[in-house]
Amino acid sequence: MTTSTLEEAYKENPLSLQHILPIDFQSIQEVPNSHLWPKINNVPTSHNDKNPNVPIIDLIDPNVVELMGHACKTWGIFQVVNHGISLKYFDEVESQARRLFALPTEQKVKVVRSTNGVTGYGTARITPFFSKFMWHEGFTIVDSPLDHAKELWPNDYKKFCDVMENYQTKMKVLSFQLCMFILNYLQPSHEHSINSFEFEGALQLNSYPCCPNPYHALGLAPHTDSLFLTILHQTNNTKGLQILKKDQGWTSIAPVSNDALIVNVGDLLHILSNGEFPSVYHRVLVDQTKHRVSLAYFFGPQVDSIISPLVSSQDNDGVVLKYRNVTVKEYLGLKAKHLEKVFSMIRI
Ligand SMILES: C=C1C[C@]23C[C@@]1(O)CC[C@H]2[C@@]12CCC[C@@](C)(C(=O)O1)[C@H]2[C@@H]3C(=O)O
Ligand SMILES: O=C(O)CCC(=O)C(=O)O
Ligand SMILES: [Fe+2]
Repeated sequence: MTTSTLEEAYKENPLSLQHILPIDFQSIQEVPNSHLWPKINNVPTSHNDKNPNVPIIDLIDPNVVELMGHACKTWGIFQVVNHGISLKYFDEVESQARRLFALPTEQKVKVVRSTNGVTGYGTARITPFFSKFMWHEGFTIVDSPLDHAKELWPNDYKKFCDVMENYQTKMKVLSFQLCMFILNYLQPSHEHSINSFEFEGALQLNSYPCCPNPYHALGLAPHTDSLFLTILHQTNNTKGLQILKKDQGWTSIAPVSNDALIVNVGDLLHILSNGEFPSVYHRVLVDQTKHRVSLAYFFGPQVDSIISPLVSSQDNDGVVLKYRNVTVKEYLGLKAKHLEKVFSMIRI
């Protein structure tokens, strides 16, 4: 079994098994009370809602640093095109993810996440903070999913592992490139270069089964992602992601094309930017007839790294630091206990 340092960050904050095990979506005919939210103030995703003007950034644009910095500042989310990753990789991961989620519940629970772990099958970590459960099941991978894949498909696990490992390698390279652009924007003088950090990542396969009552269910409840950034792939015909936009409320984000990737700022980048880049609140709606699968890659500094707001030495006198120094491990531990209240706990 691969143990990762991310695992260590959550060790002291175990969840109860009751909060980790998703219900058996395959046998369910109507939304049980445990999953019934007050009316979601929105139309289901199959309706024709508009895409807001989330910036679309071409990675080969000569002004990419400026464009990305501006997008992080004003939106906390953007889409990237021309990232160089061929469509076939997304299709492969999606089809392996669907293969996993289509397994009978008795099989999937064989690889359920441990109560103090990160990898494996289960609900979202934020589950205990809400009085209702989400219409969602996930599978989290850090590096190799070999042990879990062998458990699920004793004679046919190789394809799943190859596809997931290959995708993480591609995502790591892209994440590193995005971080480089972002850090260049924050500190053009390179006082803190990307080389100041060791990075790690986690791949989350998200499944949102068809839901008999999408007006009263939520795929993922409102949250911010914790690490530096998240790269999300959602298929073109099944949108569901919404962001909370000041003055506009919940707004849907549909991909501009099948190979566009959504990138959002996470909490650690919010802290690093001294609050200049917002870690955007988002949630996921579900659909009555479409089983949606999304692929989220979370990327951030290794858990022992210290995150402190970056202000360049020229600005140092005039800029008020908003957050104290915090290690990634301490931050994730605090968030596991207090969710969004964590910001007030590290604010200076
Ligand atoms: C690296 C991670 C980010 C994540 C917690 C995790 O250890 C693995 C699962 C991730 C996820 C996916 C769904 C939403 C989210 C908020 C959650 O509950 O689990 C994120 C976590 C996060 O960004 O904090
Ligand atoms: O499925 C989506 O569109 C979003 C997933 C997400 O927010 C997450 O995995 O953190
Ligand atoms: Fe998220």
